[in-house]
This record gives sequence, structure tokens and C-alpha cells, in this order.
Amino acid sequence: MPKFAANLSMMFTERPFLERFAAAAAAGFTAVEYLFPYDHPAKTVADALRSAGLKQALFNMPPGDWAAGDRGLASLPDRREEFETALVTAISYAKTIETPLLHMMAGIAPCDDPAAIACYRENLKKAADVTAEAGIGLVIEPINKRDMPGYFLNDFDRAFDLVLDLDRPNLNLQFDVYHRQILHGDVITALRKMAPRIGHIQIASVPNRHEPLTGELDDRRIFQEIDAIGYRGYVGCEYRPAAKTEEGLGWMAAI
Ligand SMILES: O=C(O)[C@@H](O)C(=O)CO
Ligand SMILES: [Mg+2]
Repeated sequence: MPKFAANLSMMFTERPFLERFAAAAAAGFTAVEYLFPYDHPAKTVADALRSAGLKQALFNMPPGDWAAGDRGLASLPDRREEFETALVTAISYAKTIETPLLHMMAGIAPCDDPAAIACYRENLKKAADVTAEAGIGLVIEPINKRDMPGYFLNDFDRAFDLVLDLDRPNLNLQFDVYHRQILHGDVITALRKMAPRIGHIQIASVPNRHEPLTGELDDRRIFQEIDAIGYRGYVGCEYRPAAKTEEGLGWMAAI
């Protein structure tokens, strides 16, 4: 059975961010992930994590101005400086919080624009090298077009090929089963094919992004396959609970 990390951007949101750590631990989780820690000093987040006895699985690099619609900076040629600053901030937080993995979001840009493609590639190489120096892994995640229209990285094969092509040992794929199913289906074949370069996995039911076992996929079968491909990292529970978070945790005992 995979080991699960609670996603604190979607789960336990009945409480303020810093109180979600203790709630996740009380519910039996041993690790957490979330989108962004940057609203709080890194030390404050690290203290919340450690006093709850949790491990950090992953968080994202600063995405630009999320409220204004930014969804990452990596493919935006006119925001290269901001990307570099975001990278420095992410590494500093990653060291204090002790995350083994950072997710670099691509941004909203046409996926066939040569300038965006070149910029993304260049920034990805830079981020992979800088994170490697810091002893941190880097992941990229294809995101479906319904949840994030216009997102640059919207194709699993393209992301996988890029990871292979850049050939950095610390650069891998964030395989979100929810996005995979909406974008392409064929989840199990893709898990098998991409297994050597999967750095992180996330799950949710499809199409409502609720608890596992409540959607169109056979999540038990998918968890078996995640074990079978030899994945030993955390599986992030990146779902919006259908009701209160604790009320929906029964799926873990049922799988
Ligand atoms: O799937 C998602 O939405 C997240 O993993 C993410 O990092 C960007 O929103
Ligand atoms: Mg995800």
C-alpha cells in the first residue's frame, strides 16, 4: 500500500494553514504537502511541521501573483528575473522546511509558442541544476485544461520526453492521476511507462476531485499498480473533501 501525504491546500482547510499540520497528524498522516508556504516565515512552517511530528513531501516554487491569475513563471520570457528570485526563495524555504522535492509550475502561455518553449526549457535546466546543488529534487506536473485553462504544460508525453531529454537525475515527473485521467486516460499504462521518471504522485477522484473510491477510476487497482511499479515515495492526497476532511477519511481503511 502506498504511503499517503495530506495535501494541506485542499485538506483540513476547516482550519487556518498553520493548524492543519496538527490536524493531519491527529488523523494519522505522517507527511504533508501543499502548494505554497510563502505567506508565513519558513521557520514558522518548519516548527508547525516538526511539532506535529510530520515529514514534508513537497511544495511548489512561488508561482507569481496567484490572485492575479499567475500559475507559475517558468515559461514566461518577460519574467525571467522574477523566476530567478522565485527560485532563490524556494531553495531557502526548502532548506529550512526540509522538503526533498520542489514543484516548478510552468505558467500560462501557449504550449506551441517557440519563445515560451525555449524559456521553459532554459528555466527548467537552471532550476534542476540549482536544486541539485542544494540536494533537492525538482518535479514538473502536466495539468488538465479544464482546471487550468491555458497552462503551458498540458501533456504527459511532452513532459516525460522533456525530463528524459534534459537528463538530470534530480528532475522528474509529478504524476497527478487526476490530471492524467482528464487529459489522456490510460492511467496504468502511463504509470508503467513513466515509472523510472516519476518523482511524485498525487491522487483524487475523477471528475469531482474528491476522495478516492468516489469517482470513475478503480483507485484500488491504481494503488496496487503504484506499488507494482516500485514507487516508494509519498502519494499526495490532493483532493477537495466532499464534506468535512475527517468525515471523508474512511477510504484509507477501505482500500
Ligand atoms: O494538481 C495541482 O493542481 C497541483 O499539484 C499544483 O501544484 C498546481 O495547482
Ligand atoms: Mg497535482
